[in-house]
Amino acid sequence: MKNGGGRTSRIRRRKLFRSSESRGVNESYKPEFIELKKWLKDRRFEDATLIPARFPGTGRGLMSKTSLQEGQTIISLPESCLLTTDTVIRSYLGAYIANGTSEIPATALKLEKRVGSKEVFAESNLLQTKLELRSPSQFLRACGLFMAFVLGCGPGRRPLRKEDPLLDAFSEHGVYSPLGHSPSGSRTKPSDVCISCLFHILNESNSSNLDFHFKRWQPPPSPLLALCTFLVSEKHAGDRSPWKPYLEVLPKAYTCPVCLEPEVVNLLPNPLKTKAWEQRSHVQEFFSSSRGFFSSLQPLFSEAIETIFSYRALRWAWCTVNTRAVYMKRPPQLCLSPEPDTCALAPYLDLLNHSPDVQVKAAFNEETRCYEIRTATRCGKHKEVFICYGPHDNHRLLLEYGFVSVSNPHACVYVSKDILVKYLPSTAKQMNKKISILEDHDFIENLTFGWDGPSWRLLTALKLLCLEAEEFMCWKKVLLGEIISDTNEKTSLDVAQKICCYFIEETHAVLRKVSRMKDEVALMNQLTLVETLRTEELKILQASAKALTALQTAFT
Ligand SMILES: C[S@@+](CC[C@H](N)C(=O)[O-])C[C@H]1O[C@@H](n2cnc3c(N)ncnc32)[C@H](O)[C@@H]1O
Repeated sequence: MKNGGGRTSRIRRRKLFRSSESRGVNESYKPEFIELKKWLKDRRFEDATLIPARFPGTGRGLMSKTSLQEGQTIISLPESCLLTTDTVIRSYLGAYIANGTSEIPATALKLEKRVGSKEVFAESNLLQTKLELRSPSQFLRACGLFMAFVLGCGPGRRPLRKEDPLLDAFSEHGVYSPLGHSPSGSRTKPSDVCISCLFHILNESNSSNLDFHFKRWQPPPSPLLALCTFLVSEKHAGDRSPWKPYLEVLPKAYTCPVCLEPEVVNLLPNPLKTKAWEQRSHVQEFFSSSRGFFSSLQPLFSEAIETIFSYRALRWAWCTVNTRAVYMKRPPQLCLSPEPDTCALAPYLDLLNHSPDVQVKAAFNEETRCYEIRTATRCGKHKEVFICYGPHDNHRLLLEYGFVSVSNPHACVYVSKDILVKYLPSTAKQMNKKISILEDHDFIENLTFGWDGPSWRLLTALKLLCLEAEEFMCWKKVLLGEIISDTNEKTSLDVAQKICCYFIEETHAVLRKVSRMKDEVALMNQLTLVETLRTEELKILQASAKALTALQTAFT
């Protein structure tokens, strides 16, 4: 048939529509991705499997160039591309964090000692051996740290000029100077440049007045603070940052609850609302407790430190790490606080979106020294490639990643203690005792409605709360899942249905409010997020109400 009016062509059209909907729009031509690819190539990563693309349901993600088979490695990112606490400690920030135990700061310590005596600089060619530096690049890093001290700590500090050849030399060896540089095309050997520049500094300033003391901050920063500080500082460096191609593809704003406007947070379901406020206080506290450390970094910057390390900047960095870092356990570093060091930023790999329906294996391979992701789920050519961030419900996804997954099998609606009690029959007895039994046996949290109806935990809690006075001694049996009486079964189902109806009404009311606010307030993204969450919850509640009606009919 040619005209396309029949059943077969309707099906064909639906299929075509579906496939064009799930097919992403290639974004690899965009300048930011071209730059990122170059940057990755310089770090020995080239990808023949995936390309950046934009998808209708999930936004920006990665698309397969060919079909992917179970067990196939979809990405293998070399260690040199990863941003970890090692990156931070090896950078110009290292001197402000390290306590002399790690390699480079230890080298710098030796530098520090000898600089005071001048003796070392008398024999420039001896410098490298005297300081036991193993390679020119290590030497340059030490010089980088030295520069930071000179520029930051000494009364005789000498500002670096932009065309200073030392800066080229640093940059050539991957040492980033916070003052930045413009390539001058110098052909001098980096180590010569370094040595002569150190001489120069010493000659120009009165070295005996120089105060080369480390300005290490106590207590030591946490691994998270180290990563966030580096992100903020590099972002501030703009064009001068060697991480620029990565920073350019990072989101400018996030939708984690800490970034939501208060009127939007208030539209979230109750238990999530509480966690959202807790997240805000946590990040505010993270900021206030880090301000001392930030001010210790002032010598590295010409602008006032508060303007660089503002609350907004730290919140952006916190969200970047929280929503994008991969899990990579690293040995504790003595110069950082003892919190687990488990986050690594993995450029490009972090463009992979989440799906609860796929299975992947992801880990750092000690042999290949690459962070590898292997898929256990096939993926068609030109389809979005997903990984699974974990079996998270929508509250957790929103809290930690700032999005909601549609038709998420792990999604549920939480029932709090207050709501449980509110809908119990007014004749219910021994309520305080029953509640404390539930609390003692960990049956007061995680009571939910899901796609299949009320959870076993919710029904068990309700059955215990609905026990008649003469049944009360059977409470242990209830917790073990035994049926006590038809009355008890029926009453608890009735209460579950009432709670479910209450939630359905409440959700409808919030959805109406969101729709009104969408007309009035310029918070479209944030309101759409709440709308998606509430719409998913409505679907769950309607499915639960149906399941409950079926169960109730067994007792009528
Ligand atoms: C690791 S990044 C993935 C790449 C990201 N989409 C991007 O454009 O940079 C994680 C973030 O992607 C978004 N995301 C991941 N999976 C998603 C999904 N299934 N639907 C919508 N957004 C998703 C969320 O904003 C999340 O915080």
